[in-house]
Amino acid sequence: MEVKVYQNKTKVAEEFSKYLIEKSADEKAFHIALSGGSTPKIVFDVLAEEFAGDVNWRNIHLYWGDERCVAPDDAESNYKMTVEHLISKVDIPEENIHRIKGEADPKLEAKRYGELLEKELPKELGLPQFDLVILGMGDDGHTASIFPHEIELWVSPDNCEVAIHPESGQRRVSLTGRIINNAKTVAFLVTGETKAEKVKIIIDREEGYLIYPASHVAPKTKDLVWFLDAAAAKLLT
Ligand SMILES: O=C1O[C@H](COP(=O)(O)O)[C@@H](O)[C@H](O)[C@H]1O
Repeated sequence: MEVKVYQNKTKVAEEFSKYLIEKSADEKAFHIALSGGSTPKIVFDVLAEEFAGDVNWRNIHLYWGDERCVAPDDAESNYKMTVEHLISKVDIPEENIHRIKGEADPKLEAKRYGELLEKELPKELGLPQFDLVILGMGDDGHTASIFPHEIELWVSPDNCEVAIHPESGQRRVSLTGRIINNAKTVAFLVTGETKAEKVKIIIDREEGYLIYPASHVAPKTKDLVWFLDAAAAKLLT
């Protein structure tokens, strides 16, 4: 595991953009699972506004690590956020965008998206393999939409599951551990002081760390990078 700490969110966004450009440079098709949440928003802005010319968008295929079960124009939609902050600003072919349909029946959509991954992604060890999975981490240690109260979904035998937000009860469709940990590379983008406590417990493997879904992220390739700002990293030793 590599832990990269930067001064602030903007610096995280700039350095992650350069990292993405380097990773995707040689590939024919480069398959990325995107995250929702607060940090990707600024990362997408910086990527689209400062680095768009350095990315070969024809080779980039966008998928999502999780989606809220809402319409694609709902303020809660991860897809809508990505359209506003990234997709609408860059020249990416429409056929390279593979969204989770938040408006569909959740169970059927989890099944459909799992099958789509089987069809579209190259396979490694018999499972679909992303080139890069981008993850956020909630203040409660959740990642994608696998929350601590449903940690069993992490080890699901399926590619996607329907999860339930612990407070709002909102349903989500989420990738599961077998797909996330089969990726070539996994990058966490985590910023802000509210994340500091869980960042420390998970990275330093402190007592009880396994109750947090983010602690189960361990790609078989061992290529795991945490991009943190100083606030999120402030308790790390
Ligand atoms: O609900 C979600 O939250 C996490 C973390 O988001 P943040 O706003 O606390 O950074 C995110 O990774 C996930 O995609 C999203 O649906």
